[in-house]
Amino acid sequence: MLTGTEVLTTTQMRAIESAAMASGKVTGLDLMERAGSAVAGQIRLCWPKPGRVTVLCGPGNNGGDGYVVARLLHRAGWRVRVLGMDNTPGPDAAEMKRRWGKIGGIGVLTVQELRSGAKSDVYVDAIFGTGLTRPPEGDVERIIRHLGGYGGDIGYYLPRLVAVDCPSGLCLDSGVMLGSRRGQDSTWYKLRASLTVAFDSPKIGHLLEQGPECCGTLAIADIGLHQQRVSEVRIRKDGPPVTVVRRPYVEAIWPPFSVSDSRRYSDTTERQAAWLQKRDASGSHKYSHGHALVVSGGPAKGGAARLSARAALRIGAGLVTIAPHADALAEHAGQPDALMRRAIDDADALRDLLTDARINAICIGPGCGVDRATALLAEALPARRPIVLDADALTALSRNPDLMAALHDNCVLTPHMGEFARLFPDLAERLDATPLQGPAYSKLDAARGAAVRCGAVVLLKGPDTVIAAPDGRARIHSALDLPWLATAGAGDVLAGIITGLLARGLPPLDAAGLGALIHAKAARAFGPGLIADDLPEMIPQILRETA
Ligand SMILES: NC(=O)C1=CN([C@@H]2O[C@H](COP(=O)(O)OP(=O)(O)OC[C@H]3O[C@@H](n4cnc5c(N)ncnc54)[C@H](O)[C@@H]3O)[C@@H](O)[C@H]2O)[C@@H](O)CC1
Ligand SMILES: [K+]
Repeated sequence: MLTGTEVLTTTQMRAIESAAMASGKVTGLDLMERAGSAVAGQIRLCWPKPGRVTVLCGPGNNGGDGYVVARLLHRAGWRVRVLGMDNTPGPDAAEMKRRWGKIGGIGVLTVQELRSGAKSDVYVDAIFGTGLTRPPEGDVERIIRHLGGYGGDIGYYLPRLVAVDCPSGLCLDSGVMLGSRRGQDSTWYKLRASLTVAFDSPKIGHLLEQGPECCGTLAIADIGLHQQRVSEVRIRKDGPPVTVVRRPYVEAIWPPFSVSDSRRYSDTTERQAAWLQKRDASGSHKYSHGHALVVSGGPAKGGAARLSARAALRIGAGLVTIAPHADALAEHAGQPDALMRRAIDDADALRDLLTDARINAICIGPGCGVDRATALLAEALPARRPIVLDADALTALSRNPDLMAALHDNCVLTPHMGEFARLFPDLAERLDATPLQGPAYSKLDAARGAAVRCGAVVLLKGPDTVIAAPDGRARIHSALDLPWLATAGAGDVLAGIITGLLARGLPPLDAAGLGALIHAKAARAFGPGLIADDLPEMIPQILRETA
């Protein structure tokens, strides 16, 4: 299966940093120097000619990183102005502040001060990072609004805003700006950095909701912490006990960011690519690639299921059977000829069909009709075969607690947000609430909660797709660059791709994760103007390129 990038919560990041320091191999000051140096380095890569820079330093270690950035850019010939807070930070940040103090002054962190003097070419936001716990207020809130261009008569938009770890105000556990309502008025605090430099690994909030838009280009800098996760953590005898929170982990499927350590961010190995392309010698018979059953509906409803079936064929299922109501069988007589047809009128007919043990994956929902889905699910779920539930099958689930109770760990549910809210109204409600405290409840929390509750893999669709398994493993797939993927039938194709991968033998979480990736790659390769019918036809190209 494709491997991606480990994504951390802020708690996990802190635990890893603490473990690194407790190991005695590195100090907090070293880490801060490396972090600040990574940010200064990225700024110099983006804008090689030294110019004017204003560095805004907050009260904690994020501010400490800012003082390092200021010192290193000054050394590189930049004209540096620093605005900071009159507080006593922790020892590392205090030391970095002192070192900067030997070079230059520190103005007060207010909008008035920011606006006085010459404009800068680059502004560095080092106000809050992973330590944010509540919405910014007072002077800091005004600065953040100002930086975001939302300062009314005092606001102007800053095109070259570089964020240290994250734009201040962004909750790195959820991707929401604390204090801003999700949805319509979420622009209230929306800082848009052109570049965000984060450390070691992306955090959940970089990839979800407002995170990607607010962070701009995301660069992940290696600050030398990866040993803390691949080797056992050794604690100094006199050091404090440290727990590294590692499992269950979250993975980004396709890193939408640049990284400074490519060894840890592999996309696919040769063996995995060979499997995907059917180049491995392990099965040359059509049945060795599985038999997918795509349940369809009544008359004039067959298009959605046909999209699913076509996608299942293209992704490489050995055989695909489409199963409409008998009244609709004739509608499916056209292309593709590779598709097999078999009428199923009721649960008994489905039971007959499922006596063929070679049918090893089922897709139910697209164009199925809610009543039909309800009846057929009651038969299909106890069979415990890998099954994708989409569209009408999700509506059927939301109306029938018995069906919900019959779900199992070979099921993949693919709801969009509206369907998710019908299935798990309490989780959706929590997700909808205005986040006033960090860590805020996230889409990842919601998908995980749903997966645990129903005992199945849940793929919560959106530009930021979250996929969660009942055992806590999760994947995030951001496809924010693909607005044209929001087109009728695209979800049916996704359901078909996942079904095909299940038929080929991938476990449900992997099938859902790889399915989301291939679906997005197909849309990206086609480009604007895409209709759902184009997606299955792009799959061969994606498979050829996967090497
Ligand atoms: N811990 C480490 O070893 C490292 C941390 N680094 C930096 O340290 C940052 C985290 O530092 P901190 O934990 O000090 O936290 P921050 O610097 O993000 O925040 C500072 C403090 O502000 C307070 N605060 C939170 N929300 C507030 C609000 N709305 N208004 C006013 N005050 C608020 C909190 O008490 C918090 O501790 C990371 O984002 C990263 O930039 C890097 O230097 C790398 C190494
Ligand atoms: K920041």
